[in-house]
Amino acid sequence: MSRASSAADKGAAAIELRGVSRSFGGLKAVDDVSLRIQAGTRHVLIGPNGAGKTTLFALMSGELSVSAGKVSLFGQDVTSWSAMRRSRAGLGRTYQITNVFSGLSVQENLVLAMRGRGGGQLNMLTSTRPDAVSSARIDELLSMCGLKNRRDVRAGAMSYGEQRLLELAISLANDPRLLLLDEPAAGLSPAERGPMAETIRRLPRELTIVLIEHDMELALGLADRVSCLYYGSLLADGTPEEVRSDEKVQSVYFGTASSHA
Ligand SMILES: Nc1ncnc2c1ncn2[C@@H]1O[C@H](COP(=O)(O)OP(=O)(O)OP(=O)(O)O)[C@@H](O)[C@H]1O
Repeated sequence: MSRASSAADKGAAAIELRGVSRSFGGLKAVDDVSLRIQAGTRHVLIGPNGAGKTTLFALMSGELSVSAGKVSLFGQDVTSWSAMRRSRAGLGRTYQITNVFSGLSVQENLVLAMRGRGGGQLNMLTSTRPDAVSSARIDELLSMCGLKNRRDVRAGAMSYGEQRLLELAISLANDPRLLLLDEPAAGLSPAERGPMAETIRRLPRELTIVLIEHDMELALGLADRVSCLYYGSLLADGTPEEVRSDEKVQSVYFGTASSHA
């Protein structure tokens, strides 16, 4: 039995959505979704463009409020909590678009990430030199994300693939317990996808990861569990094998016309 499944057997949920909906005007972007993501698992969200994946992430992280339903984080009802409060409770996330300070070095980006989310105000005028503790943590993060020799390089001078890895390192800077990764391989060349997938695969198993990914091979290769969204609703939820072979998923996502959703 894998460590992930033994964690799952304990039944502790990292995040749980109960009957969650979100409307934009007349459009139900997320429609009555209930989803329980067990602590220690790697859970991938798939679904066609516009299915509601990013909106669901924003409802988990607190960047958007729910129109209906409840969100719990590590057993606590956080439905009314701000994104900052959820972040302090251990939720980290990345975005589809790279979000690094391109004029700053890798180290400076990480120092700001640690300060910004450590409870203090993010202040660009304060020193971006790390103290000894932060310096050791930066070593760890760089090693974890395959950027060991890039510490003093300006972020904007690195390849796009390395910038995405830096973004991952930034999201890990404050030791999240639950990490939401929004298409970490988006825009990467086939040669850059491998290192990204490998880096995610090697992240500590106790870190719960929810991942949105369009690259099926990468997604299903990383996943313990998969959920497929379609027009805001949960179409299927299960192991990669179960979801891959689900007729409804094949019909709407993989493009076979063998069945209707
Ligand atoms: N702020 C917003 N205002 C209005 N409509 C929105 C807003 N955000 C998302 N939507 C709509 O909600 C639906 C779901 O969008 P969402 O971005 O969550 O889908 P997605 O599955 O992440 O898509 P993609 O794979 O293309 O990123 C879409 O129809 C989108 O146009």
